Amino acid sequence: MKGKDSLQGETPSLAARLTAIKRTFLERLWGGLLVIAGIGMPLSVMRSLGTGWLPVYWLHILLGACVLAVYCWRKRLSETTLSGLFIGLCWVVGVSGVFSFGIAASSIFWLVLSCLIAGIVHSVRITLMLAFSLVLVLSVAGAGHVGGWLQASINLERYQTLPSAWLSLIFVSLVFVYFIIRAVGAQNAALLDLLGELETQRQVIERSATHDQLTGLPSMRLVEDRIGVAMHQARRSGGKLAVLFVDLDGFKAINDNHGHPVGDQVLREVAQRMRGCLRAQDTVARIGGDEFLVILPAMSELGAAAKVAQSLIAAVSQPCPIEGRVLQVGASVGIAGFPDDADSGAELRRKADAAMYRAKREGKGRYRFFSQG
Ligand SMILES: Nc1nc2c(ncn2[C@@H]2O[C@H](COP(=O)(O)OP(=O)(O)OP(=O)(O)O)[C@@H](O)[C@H]2O)c(=O)[nH]1
Repeated sequence: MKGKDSLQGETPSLAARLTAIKRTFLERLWGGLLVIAGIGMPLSVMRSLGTGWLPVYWLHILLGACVLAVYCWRKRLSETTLSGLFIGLCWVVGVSGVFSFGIAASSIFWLVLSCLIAGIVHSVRITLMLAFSLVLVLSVAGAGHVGGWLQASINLERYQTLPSAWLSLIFVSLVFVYFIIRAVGAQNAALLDLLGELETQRQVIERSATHDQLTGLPSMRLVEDRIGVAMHQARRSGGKLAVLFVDLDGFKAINDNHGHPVGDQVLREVAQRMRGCLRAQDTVARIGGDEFLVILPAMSELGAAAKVAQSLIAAVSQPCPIEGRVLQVGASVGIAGFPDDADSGAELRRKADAAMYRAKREGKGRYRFFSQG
């Protein structure tokens, strides 16, 4: 059975994208650990020259080998395993350091780091649990060192003057800060990309809800809004609004003789020509197969709509050169006005439609005003 992602085509789901972002983040952190292990292990051996060989150095070597193994297998491990192993490793280093060296243990920062990573990759609940465990470990180790039943396993004074101990600390801090900055930076950049894509998709969806996909013209949904706004303006200014119902003549024959794709090209061409006949504040919308609605707001008199209808008919009737053929359609136009003929958008459309049918009946390729008779 196909997975959910493959069913949705080539675009991965949002959850899959977020998982991929987390994975990149964790892989970068493991990359940092690998560098630390690769250079930190020789530094541990160098430290043993000053402190004598301590069990904790065996641990470092063992952890180094684990880091290498996880890094090599990282592509096969899930995000949860990668983060779980990372947090586990931080705790082994941190707890062993705190119990071995007490307050002098620089490895405390691994414990703090584990909380930080859990906060980025997991939930607040897991982060709080780790933070609580951190306080518990420090309390037990503190009580042990203060109470004397835990002893630092080395001569701390000697240890703190060891150049290799300080070199390790400086090196680990530098490498980790670098890799964390890179990992967080990559995560932020990926999230920003994702947000940008979501915004673009939102705009596309919003546009396809209000615009016709074939011609790019406003669709019926936007028409209702535009007529409403134009009527409101006309009421306030005492002006008029004209609605023109345009239906193409002879369009079916284009589809029948040349095919639907050619018909689509004719519709696109016609839409462009109509847009070219109008003022900026006018609207032309595609409301059906070969039906368009033109809204002319802020008219001083309805008669002026006749001129627009004439220029629309003339523009539409010009021959269309498409794919080496010269095709031709015509247009019939019905006109209704506000407030003369109707006082609602639906009524205006209905009456402009009725006037258009009269234009068709009376021979096509002409315009008619709505009249009661
Ligand atoms: N190419 C194409 N054709 C469409 C689309 N939507 C509807 N149509 C076709 O448009 C035609 C409209 O039919 P009519 O209005 O009866 O065609 P007509 O030849 O203009 O008829 P009159 O209006 O009487 O002149 C039908 O054949 C529909 O299949 C579309 O998106 N693309």
